[in-house]
Amino acid sequence: MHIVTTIAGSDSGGGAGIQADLKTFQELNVFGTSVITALTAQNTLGVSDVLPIDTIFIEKQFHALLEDFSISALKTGMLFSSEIIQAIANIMADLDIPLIIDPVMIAKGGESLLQQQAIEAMRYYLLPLATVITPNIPEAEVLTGKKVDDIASIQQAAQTLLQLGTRCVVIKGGHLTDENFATDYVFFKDGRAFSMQTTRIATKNTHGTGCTFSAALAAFIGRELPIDSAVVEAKKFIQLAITHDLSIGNGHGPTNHFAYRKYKDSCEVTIHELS
Ligand SMILES: Nc1ncnc2c1ncn2[C@@H]1O[C@H](COP(=O)(O)OP(=O)(O)O)[C@@H](O)[C@H]1O
Ligand SMILES: Cc1ncc(COP(=O)(O)O)c(N)n1
Repeated sequence: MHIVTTIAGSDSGGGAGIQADLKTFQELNVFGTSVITALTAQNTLGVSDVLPIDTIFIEKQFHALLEDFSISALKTGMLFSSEIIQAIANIMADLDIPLIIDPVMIAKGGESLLQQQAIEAMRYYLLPLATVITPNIPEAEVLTGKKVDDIASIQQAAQTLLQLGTRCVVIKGGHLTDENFATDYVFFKDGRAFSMQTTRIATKNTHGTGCTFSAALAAFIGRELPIDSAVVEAKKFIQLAITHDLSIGNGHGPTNHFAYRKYKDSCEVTIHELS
């Protein structure tokens, strides 16, 4: 049994954060464990409050896992402050475990999940330790300081992020304006690059899409799939979760974490090699 860990914030509404990650891990047959960095009072309508966890207690959670388990992959989500990022990075620096970093910054409702001062800490302490980084378009813009809105700027942003030391960057295209397709762009340190395209689903129920995608990626990498196969399989997981969305709550509803289990053979992802 592969053990995978999420280091992230709790979403009381169950669609994003720790809850989305653990549901995804369970669906993908890995044993999910967690280090909770912050609590959010949240539902599909938004985040009403955030309570960061004391860094000493975050370290205790992480050490408790490392003391007892052999972890196959780790992912990070909401990290909130530079103190939390530094505490996680200090422990991570001594580990040799694949690390997937979803550089969560802003909730779908617009509330901040990462303090402004923490962006530099993320860039300098944590991103260099990553195996894969999965920014959405606004996160890629913040991390590179440049506008990202077409293939040339996506390629440029990916190169900037690869230079920080990570093996792979996935720039997620959920925020692009293409009405027909949802396209994510995958770049490797060795120069290989491809896009992954699926049909864009017209729905407001996209709460937790980034968390779910990166959790699926961590699960597949934890199961020892090569990174290129793992990103495609994670894309299938999120596509099916969005396609078969659940009608829960009155705002941006959660995705359907059960869908991949039922429909996994029916999902097409179109791959285009990028030169
Ligand atoms: N309406 C949609 N239809 C299909 N896939 C989508 C849709 N919105 C987002 N995605 C996919 O969900 C994943 C998360 O993307 P994105 O929304 O960009 O990230 P985040 O949740 O971090 O903002 C990506 O694989 C993206 O292509
Ligand atoms: C605790 C927590 N973590 C992350 C997100 C981001 O969600 P999304 O995956 O939709 O960007 C969230 N809303 N809450």
